[in-house]
Amino acid sequence: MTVLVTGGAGYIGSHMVWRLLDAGERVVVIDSLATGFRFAIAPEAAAVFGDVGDEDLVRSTIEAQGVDAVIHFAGSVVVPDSVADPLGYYLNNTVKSRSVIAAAVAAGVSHFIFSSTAAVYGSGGAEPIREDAPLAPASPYGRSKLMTEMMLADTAAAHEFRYAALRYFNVAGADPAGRTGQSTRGATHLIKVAAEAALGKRAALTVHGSDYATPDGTCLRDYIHVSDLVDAHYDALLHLRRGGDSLVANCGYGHGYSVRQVIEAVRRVSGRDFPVVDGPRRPGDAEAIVADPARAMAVLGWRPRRDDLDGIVDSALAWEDHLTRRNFVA
Ligand SMILES: NC(=O)c1ccc[n+]([C@@H]2O[C@H](COP(=O)([O-])OP(=O)(O)OC[C@H]3O[C@@H](n4cnc5c(N)ncnc54)[C@H](O)[C@@H]3O)[C@@H](O)[C@H]2O)c1
Ligand SMILES: O=c1ccn([C@@H]2O[C@H](COP(=O)(O)OP(=O)(O)O[C@H]3O[C@H](CO)[C@H](O)[C@H](O)[C@H]3O)[C@@H](O)[C@H]2O)c(=O)[nH]1
Repeated sequence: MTVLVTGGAGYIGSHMVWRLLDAGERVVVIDSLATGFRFAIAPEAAAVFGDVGDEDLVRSTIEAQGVDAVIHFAGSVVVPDSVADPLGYYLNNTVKSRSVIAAAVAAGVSHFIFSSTAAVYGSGGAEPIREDAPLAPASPYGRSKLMTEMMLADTAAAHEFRYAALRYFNVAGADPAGRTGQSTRGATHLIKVAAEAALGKRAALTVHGSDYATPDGTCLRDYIHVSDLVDAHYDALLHLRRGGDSLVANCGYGHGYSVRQVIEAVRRVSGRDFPVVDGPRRPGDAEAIVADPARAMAVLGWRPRRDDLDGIVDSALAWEDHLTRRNFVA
């Protein structure tokens, strides 16, 4: 049996590929390299370079490689970009996800894991949010993912098809073994940006809004280590393979940190100061969003092992340092 990982050259997908290989699975990646990197794909994985919107390519890859499960990461990930280019986000995240789902159904693959997001909730406040909370995405990005969740539910009702839609909170950090990390060019994610600033790759970090109704005025997020996140996917894969029902599950730790707390953690762990300037709010940002992870723990048996902001930051800094030594230009 082989697992198809779409977006396996990207940040989270490349960690998933290593997690699957570590468990003795065979893996095939489809990636367009739009934001991913050839070097990020573990050498033991088969790789097909193409667009997941090409349904025939996805189907023929599934059939040629004997795929029994699809883990679908390929997509566009930057919330403010989705505000500026909603149709681009609906195309890449919604329309092309439809192609991947259709190819899976046509090829008889009945196990599907999808990268959903906390952005489907909109702003949840500082209290942990459950999966049955009202869905009110604050951005086209969140809506593009919510529509895919809806397609999955309808497909599962009509076909021999079960899925796990995992709603990631804020993914950060890097493989503790140093095999992969976040290499995204022009990154916008807070911990990545702060790590770049700490290593002198950016002149300054801008805080996007300090007038929110939070303790220090900056947004609250639930930062999850990427290794814990890919563990949840592996747990979901085993759940589906043993006949478990489709589910939607949060992936986060249940507590939030403000933008300023994250900046302090990066300063503390790196031992380096860097300039921080206050800027205006960023379009599409939710004020606060924190996961209630009880369902993933109860149904999937997920046990996070790296719930430690300083540890997350430390692994992100180590990967950033690795990129510097490779002369990788961000
Ligand atoms: N990073 C986060 O905090 C976060 C949070 C919630 C959800 N997600 C979701 O997780 C998934 C992976 O995110 P990431 O942070 O690893 O981003 P990423 O940009 O590093 O990875 C996305 C990968 O998909 C590929 N890709 C994009 N469009 C494609 C297409 N049409 N055909 C083939 N390949 C394509 C890119 O080349 C890249 O390798 C995304 O679906 C994203 O929405 C990420
Ligand atoms: O230079 C920066 C970068 C970020 N931020 C702030 O830091 C917080 C986190 O921002 P990120 O860009 O790191 O992450 P988002 O919360 O916007 O989005 C991420 O998490 C979401 C789920 O919560 C989505 O799934 C999405 O794919 C993923 O990019 C936000 O308040 C943002 O305004 C800054 O102040 N300065």
